[in-house]
Amino acid sequence: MSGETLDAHVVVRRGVFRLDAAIAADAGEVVALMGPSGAGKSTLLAALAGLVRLAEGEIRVGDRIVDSGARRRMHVQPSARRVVLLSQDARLFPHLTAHENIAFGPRAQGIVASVADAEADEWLWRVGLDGMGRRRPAELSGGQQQRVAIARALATTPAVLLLDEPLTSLDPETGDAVRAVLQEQLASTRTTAIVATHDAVDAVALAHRMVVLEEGVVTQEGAVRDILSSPATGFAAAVAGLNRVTGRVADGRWERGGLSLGLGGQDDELREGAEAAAVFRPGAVRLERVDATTWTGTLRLTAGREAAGEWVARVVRLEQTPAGVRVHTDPPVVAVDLAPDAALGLAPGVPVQLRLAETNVRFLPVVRPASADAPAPES
Ligand SMILES: Nc1ncnc2c1ncn2[C@@H]1O[C@H](COP(=O)(O)OP(=O)(O)OP(=O)(O)O)[C@@H](O)[C@H]1O
Repeated sequence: MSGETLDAHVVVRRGVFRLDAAIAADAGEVVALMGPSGAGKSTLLAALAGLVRLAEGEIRVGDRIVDSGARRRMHVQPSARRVVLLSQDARLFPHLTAHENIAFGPRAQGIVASVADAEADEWLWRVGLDGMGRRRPAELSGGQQQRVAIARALATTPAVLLLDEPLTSLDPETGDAVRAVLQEQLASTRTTAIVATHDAVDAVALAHRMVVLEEGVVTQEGAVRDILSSPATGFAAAVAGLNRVTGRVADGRWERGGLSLGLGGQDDELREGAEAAAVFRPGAVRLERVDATTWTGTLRLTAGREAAGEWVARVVRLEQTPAGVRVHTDPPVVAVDLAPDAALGLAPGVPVQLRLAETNVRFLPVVRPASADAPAPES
């Protein structure tokens, strides 16, 4: 078993929304597709599956063109593409047993019943449902149903498997178990797959590469680890759990308002006067309440009065996290992780002094997406 290559440029219009995205995967490669809500992930997957017509562009699976916006007659029906879309909900045939659901695809492909039955048995075992083949979907938990759906999809040996947030509807523990099954089975079958997800954990566990989609255009793509350590947009930084503040390089330093940081020898790619993003962990920022006697009531970055790597901001909101408290501050928008005790006395509106050592910061050039319609990377 092995998947095929995917090479697609998809242009789709849905009302005022326009998707214009290229996505490719090598045979057997798993690509994570991440983007904020409404970015066009589901639309892209639906177009790849043949459920939405292209306005422009082309979709190639292996050496076959299965869709072409220019030549409208080229639209291979979804059932004939060998591109299988697995959605958030398992959507099993309710009247069939788990075994029958899995055997359905191979049977429909003309495989003789005894062989299809044996394959379904093997798939039940592979996804950890040995002995549950006679149950109907209503007699299975959500996680078990999703395991059947994964087996049903893979049993058809798809050229490309598209997964639209396959773990979102599951509780964290069940999601972890199903993610492990998916990881194992995608790898052992060498299935080409595109996995749309909101969760960086899915991307790291399942995918080799990542494509970031924002407002219908690709804003970054590359190895998953590279994107998570060098996010090109505010969204990608948020996915990675990092702060990303855009500023400018001036006199060999990075500056944003009154906040100034040395580049710490990272100036190779950064031109004088160019826009650059400072990327740092919420845990790397030191935070203290501002002494009321020095607080004028006017919040501004006090250029010249603050030392390098220091700035004054207000608390915007506090968020409880498993490890403590995440304090959101502005301006600029920066999250700070504190131990629970350190957050005592903080509340929205309270002025705070923040400190950041330049050794804890990565400076990245700000790259504007090629498309004129592309969203600007946020601060
Ligand atoms: N059938 C439709 N008709 C018109 N507009 C649509 C239709 N389906 C989706 N859209 C619009 O297309 C855009 C992209 O939606 P899509 O569901 O692809 O985003 P998404 O990235 O998958 O979001 P989410 O993560 O919330 O599922 C949105 O602005 C949405 O409102």
